[in-house]
Amino acid sequence: MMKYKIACLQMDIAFGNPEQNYKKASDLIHQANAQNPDIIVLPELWTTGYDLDNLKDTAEEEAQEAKVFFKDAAEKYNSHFIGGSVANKTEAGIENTLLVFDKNGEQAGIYSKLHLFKLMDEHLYLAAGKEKGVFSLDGHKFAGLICYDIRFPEWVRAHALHGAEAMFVVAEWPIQRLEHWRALLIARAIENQCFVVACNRAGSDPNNKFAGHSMVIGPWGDVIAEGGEGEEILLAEIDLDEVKEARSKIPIFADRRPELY
Ligand SMILES: O=C(O)CCC(=O)C(=O)O
Repeated sequence: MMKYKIACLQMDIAFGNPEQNYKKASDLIHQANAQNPDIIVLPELWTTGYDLDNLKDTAEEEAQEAKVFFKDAAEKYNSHFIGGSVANKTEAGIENTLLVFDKNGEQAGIYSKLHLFKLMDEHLYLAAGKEKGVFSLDGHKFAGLICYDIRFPEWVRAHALHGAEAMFVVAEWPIQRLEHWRALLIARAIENQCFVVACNRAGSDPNNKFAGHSMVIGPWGDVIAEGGEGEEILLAEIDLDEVKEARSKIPIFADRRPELY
């Protein structure tokens, strides 16, 4: 049996102002800690927002500052962190990189967004990742996905086939497409018979208003918790045993016919 209490930090993000965002994240983590969460999740590009023009200055060399921040927070609060994503300067260019730290302060995973979102000019500023976002916590396999990734069922499936029991999605999803966000997340949970924990940002930037509506969805597609539009900490409890149960009742993984697809 493995139950997790999850806190999604559905934060507003100050445009191109890492200092302010680090302070906000620290405050929200401190607040969330009062509920003793096992896992704390942050949204996409939470240090900078989509201030792509200035990323060459605000992106962190190998995500160093964020790594130290999450190591310290994990140790201090004894929680696992799905650390949203940050602008990460690598040899390949600036990547949109999700960091996972376990509650001992060890880095447990790293994933750079693989599908860049042209509608928000990502391809003009960012380098795409090349690896899956699979990681393990407490002997369980999980996946990290970033925003636009949820439009690619085959990408999410690849993580389920790798054994992921919950998909953590970090996002800056605009409000115009809120219904896509909800439907896609619920569909990804049903078709992969897994939990989906999706943390979106709140607020707006000069180009977009964002949807909030962070969601925690069970393997039957049941919405366990859903945020509103504004800044909030969304709390939910998940029980990984439900994944086994759903997968044994309707054995889609055994019934697949990949040789014919
Ligand atoms: O796919 C969408 O509609 C939104 C995706 C997005 O905002 C992103 O990947 O940053």
